[in-house]
Amino acid sequence: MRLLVTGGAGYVGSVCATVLLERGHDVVIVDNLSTGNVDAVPTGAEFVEGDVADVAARVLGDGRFDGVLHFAAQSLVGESVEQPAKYWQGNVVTTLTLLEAMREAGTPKLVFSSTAATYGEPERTPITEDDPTRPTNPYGATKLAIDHAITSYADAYGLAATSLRYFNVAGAYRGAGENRVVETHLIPLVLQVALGQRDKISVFGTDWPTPDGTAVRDYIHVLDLADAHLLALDHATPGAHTVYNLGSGAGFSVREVISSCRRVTGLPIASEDAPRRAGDPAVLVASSERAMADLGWQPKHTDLDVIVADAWQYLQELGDRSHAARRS
Ligand SMILES: O=c1ccn([C@@H]2O[C@H](COP(=O)(O)OP(=O)(O)O[C@H]3O[C@H](CO)[C@H](O)[C@H](O)[C@H]3O)[C@@H](O)[C@H]2O)c(=O)[nH]1
Repeated sequence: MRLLVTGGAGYVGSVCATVLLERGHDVVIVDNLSTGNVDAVPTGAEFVEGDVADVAARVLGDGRFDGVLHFAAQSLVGESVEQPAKYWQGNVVTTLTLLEAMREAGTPKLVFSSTAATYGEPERTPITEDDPTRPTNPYGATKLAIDHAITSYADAYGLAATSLRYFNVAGAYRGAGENRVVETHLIPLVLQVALGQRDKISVFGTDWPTPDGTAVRDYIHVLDLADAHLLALDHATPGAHTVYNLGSGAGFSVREVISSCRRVTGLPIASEDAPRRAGDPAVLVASSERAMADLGWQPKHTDLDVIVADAWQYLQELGDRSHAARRS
């Protein structure tokens, strides 16, 4: 297939583009490098630097594409509360422009990066796709709004669409991993302590209603996520928009993640207890049964130590080239 990958210089987008190329697909990446790294663009992909909203129509009109994988987005929850305009413009308006460009060019398939944040504070666990969607921040609200727009495009214009609701993506693959200018995610932050780039990791909340009092999340290996994108492309049906939750189905607490990082690195990793972070739910665990049943998807790298080990190897290989190393 010939595929357009937006956000292909970012973490998840670059891993997925790498896997698409390995499977023999032609990949064109569009990324404005606002949060992505040009070094992350995989060899073999054609790269167009620019905003999706500005270049999608030209790129899609230039040659026939079989589909779009749309990763490009603003994705910091805290920032979305402070600067909602950046999220409504950058996520919703940009995606509406992309949908129009696809309609104009007759591009048949879309795989969209949705999120667990569309559910907000869950009523039960694990979360299924039929559970209520009540996002608690603009980031989740913009992703949900896009999901609704995609449904309309599938209904009215025959788009074959899939929204994948990621839970906590982690790990790395073949030189593609988490290397953000602004890092807020638990596993890379803990590993930055191991690398001496930070003094300690703060544990946000120790009084949650969980077995050890720290928040529980469902960590999914980025390679398993990439698999789901390929399966979604294969199974997409014209006129249908299907939503799938993607997680490993097991929850790990913040303390369990830190323990895993200590085991994998063999280093002590200092931590301190800290207050809860605003807007964090206590527990977020996915039911991915629909993806397993419909797509035949099966997460293969569910061992937390394997996920952490892959992230650790990536950060060690990156060494001085990481944003965190340049800062420290
Ligand atoms: O320094 C830190 C960083 C995080 N945490 C905790 O670790 C857990 C995981 O936090 P992350 O920031 O790694 O991930 P989130 O669950 O907050 O975020 C996930 O869900 C978000 C929406 O809710 C976004 O989609 C985001 O991209 C995705 O990784 C949370 O309980 C958080 O409070 C800490 O204790 N200390």
